[in-house]
Amino acid sequence: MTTWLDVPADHPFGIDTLPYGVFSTRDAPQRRRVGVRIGDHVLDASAVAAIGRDAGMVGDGPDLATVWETPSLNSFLALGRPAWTIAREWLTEILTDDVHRAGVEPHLIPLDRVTVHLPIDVADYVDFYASEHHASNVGQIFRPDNAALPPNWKHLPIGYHGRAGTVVVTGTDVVRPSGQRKGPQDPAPVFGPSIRLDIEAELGYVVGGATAIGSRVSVDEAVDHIFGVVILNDWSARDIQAWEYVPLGPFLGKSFATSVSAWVTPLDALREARVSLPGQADPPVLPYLQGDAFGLDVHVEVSLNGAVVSRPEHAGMYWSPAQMLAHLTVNGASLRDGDLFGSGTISGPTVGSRGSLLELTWNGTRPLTLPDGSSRGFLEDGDTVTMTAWAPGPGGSRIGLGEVTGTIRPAVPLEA
Ligand SMILES: O=C(O)/C=C/C(=O)CC(=O)CC(=O)O
Ligand SMILES: [Ca+2]
Ligand SMILES: [Mg+2]
Repeated sequence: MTTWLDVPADHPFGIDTLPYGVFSTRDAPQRRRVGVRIGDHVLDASAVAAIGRDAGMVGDGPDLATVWETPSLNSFLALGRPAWTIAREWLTEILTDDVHRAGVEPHLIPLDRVTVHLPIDVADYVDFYASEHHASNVGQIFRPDNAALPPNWKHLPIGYHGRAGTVVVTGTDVVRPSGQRKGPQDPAPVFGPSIRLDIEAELGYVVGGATAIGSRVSVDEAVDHIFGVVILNDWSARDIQAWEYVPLGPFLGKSFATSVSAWVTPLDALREARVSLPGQADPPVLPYLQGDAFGLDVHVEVSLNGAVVSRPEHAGMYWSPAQMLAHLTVNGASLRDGDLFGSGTISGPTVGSRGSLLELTWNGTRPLTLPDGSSRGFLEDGDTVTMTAWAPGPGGSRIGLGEVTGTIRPAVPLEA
């Protein structure tokens, strides 16, 4: 497929990607609306949809001009899978068929003239734990006297409910959290800025097609509710986490910020990236977790202050996003438009594919040396972490997932 736009064939935001986001421009900073990224431009989606509507070209389909003239993707997410498919086919047509060029071209805005915003109004946020390598690394580090994997790990995708209100868009600074910590040798907990501030490289799945409380979404139905994918950094304060989270799980150690990329890549753009899971034969999973549980071949790259420190491979994840959604709803919990669930830290079998500093530096005992000669166990104030990702597309093309970046700012003192 080729577009009439001048986009190089190897561009990560070519015609096969077409991700959605929310943007504004300098002349109308309050007017946040849905945009579609193509090359180094953002298509003002509602403005273009309005042309079709006003010219009587859009029949009985949803009024996308109205749905896209809103400050989040949530109204669009509410429409569900059939409308998502129609919208993507229509966007593809107007960007490939030359007859639409004159109408569409005025609504392409150069990327450097837009500000991107959080693409979804996050409803509920859940984070899973789906990488066997990550779970067994962290088990060895935090629970050296136990088996590396907890006994339930291969029977269900473990997760925890996180804090939806602190999900922030790429480019947002992250203030170092403060809290309680207590090392094994400390007689009592102390309060202060975290000294083990970490990252977690993940994918985030964006949910639409809300469901009623008391209903379930099966593994096979999950694709009707998984709209698309973002890159997600689950910032984690390991010292706060280690002291607080037994027995109820992560709380303040992870609730201060979770960063996501600006562009939501539709699941439809990741068809060529579908892969089989590494395998769940031993033990077999319960029937409600069986079905079309595909994995996704997404390649992630993590940089610290510009130096690549890890290349996690999402294809190695043990649990699939469809299984996570089936598990999330098997007790009758409803889905809301704008729900977000994280894959869990993506770590592979090699040191260079681990998705957290906790693992990369083995809890700070094997610090990383950066090109400037400095070393890191965990993050320092001023550090910038950037995660990028891509997946294979049709005909050898690359589907870019963009980036999520954030810089650490100093902790806020307790006394003002
Ligand atoms: O195993 C532990 O004690 C802790 C694990 C995590 O902190 C990871 C978590 O947030 C889930 C994940 O990202 O895989
Ligand atoms: Ca996590
Ligand atoms: Mg978090």
